Amino acid sequence: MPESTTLVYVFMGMFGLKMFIDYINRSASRGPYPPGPPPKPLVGNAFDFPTAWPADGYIEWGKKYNSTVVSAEALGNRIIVVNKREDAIELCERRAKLYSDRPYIPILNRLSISLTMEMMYGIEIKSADEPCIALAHKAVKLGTDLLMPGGSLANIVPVLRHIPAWFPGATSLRKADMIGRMTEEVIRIPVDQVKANFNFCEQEEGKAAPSFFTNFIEKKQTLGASNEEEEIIRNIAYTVNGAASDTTISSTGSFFYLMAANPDVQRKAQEEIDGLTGSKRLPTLEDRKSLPFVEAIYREVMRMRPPLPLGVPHRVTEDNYYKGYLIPKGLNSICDISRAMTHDEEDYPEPYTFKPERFFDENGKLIGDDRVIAYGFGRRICVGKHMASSTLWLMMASVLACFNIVKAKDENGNEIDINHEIEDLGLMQYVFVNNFAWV
Ligand code: HEM
Repeated sequence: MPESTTLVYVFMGMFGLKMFIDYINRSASRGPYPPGPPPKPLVGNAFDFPTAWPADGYIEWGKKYNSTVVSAEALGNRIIVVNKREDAIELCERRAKLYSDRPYIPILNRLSISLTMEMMYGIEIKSADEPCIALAHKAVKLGTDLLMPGGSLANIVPVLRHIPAWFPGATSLRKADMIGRMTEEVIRIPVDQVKANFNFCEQEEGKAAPSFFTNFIEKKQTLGASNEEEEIIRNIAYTVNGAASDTTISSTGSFFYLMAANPDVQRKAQEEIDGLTGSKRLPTLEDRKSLPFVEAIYREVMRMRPPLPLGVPHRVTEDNYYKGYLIPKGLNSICDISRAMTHDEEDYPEPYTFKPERFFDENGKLIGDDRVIAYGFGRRICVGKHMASSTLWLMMASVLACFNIVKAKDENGNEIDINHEIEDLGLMQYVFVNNFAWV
């Protein structure tokens, strides 16, 4: 064997040994980590992550290991799941400096459908069949499951993403590949449309509808901008568009379902609105303070069905200790918003009952705590929460002022029972499709 090859082997052997010793030292001196399922040799907890109902699965872990913060690990990648609102506030808000990064989610980092097309691109969507909306719907359907740690093994063990999509058994990678291609199209179509509109308006001396993206194109033409800058703007428009539309649609669906399922609540809100407007006009945002029961419905819808049941993971940027447990740098922290926090019996007695009254004190006054946990925590809290809150409140008040949401009828005129089995799947939940109607 040539001397140089021997040297390479010796060097590699020493390097491997050093890594092994470092690993043993780290394992011996670090920790303890928050409790969780016992790891198996080599794969750790790779096969323990709950996939069907993750939000419920993580509560079970909490109960089983008697801790509100639980953790699991697969091949060196650890996550913590925060099951209590107080813990989320302590970690994501008081320690915001350490808990505000975002993880790289290997399997899928962009997906969306579109409602905010106008705001981002100045494009008015006339039908849900328009190509980029229909494509985005498909991508969301395919992709939501893959987004969470248990959705694909490659989210837990990033190295697996290097396996080619054609490899037998790599179903989630094939899905991700397909979603990636759909996403490219969903980004391209509105951008091309904005550019075409822009050129047309220039020729006709008209004005393209103002939007985030058209503003950029205007500036690019006058001040210049690089292709990289354009790509960044394109991706921001796409991300905000997606973050805003999926969640708002999900909450709208939940509102319709909960109104159809709770006609007494609906009636009470309608009486409140009619008492203020005299049924002569639509409620406006200025009326919000004068309609506390509608406000309580908004809070209760967001409590019962947060569109993102597990929020969006935050990445920890420095080692730190919490309740005696090590939370290491690089770990992804997930808040179980839905089941563990907004359905916490201590904070919300009878958590599975739709009860807007819970937001009133014994004197019938709306309680001051208007924090909606569904928008997340800390520096990464939803940047669109004020817009979402106004949009959703106005939608709820306007629909209640004009319509009764009732059970749908079959072709013989018989009411179709609401399927309460349909559980809160967050973004995947468009419950209004079959179960009820507005009249
Ligand atoms: C029902 C409505 C909505 C809900 C429940 C919701 C919820 C969330 C949640 C849970 C997060 C992650 C927070 C965290 O990491 O702790 C988030 C992030 C985000 N939301 Fe919303 N959202 C809604 C509507 C909107 C709207 C209308 C917009 C834009 C106009 C928007 C833009 C964003 C953006 C850009 C992020 C990423 C922020 C970041 O990474 O720093 N969202 N949202």
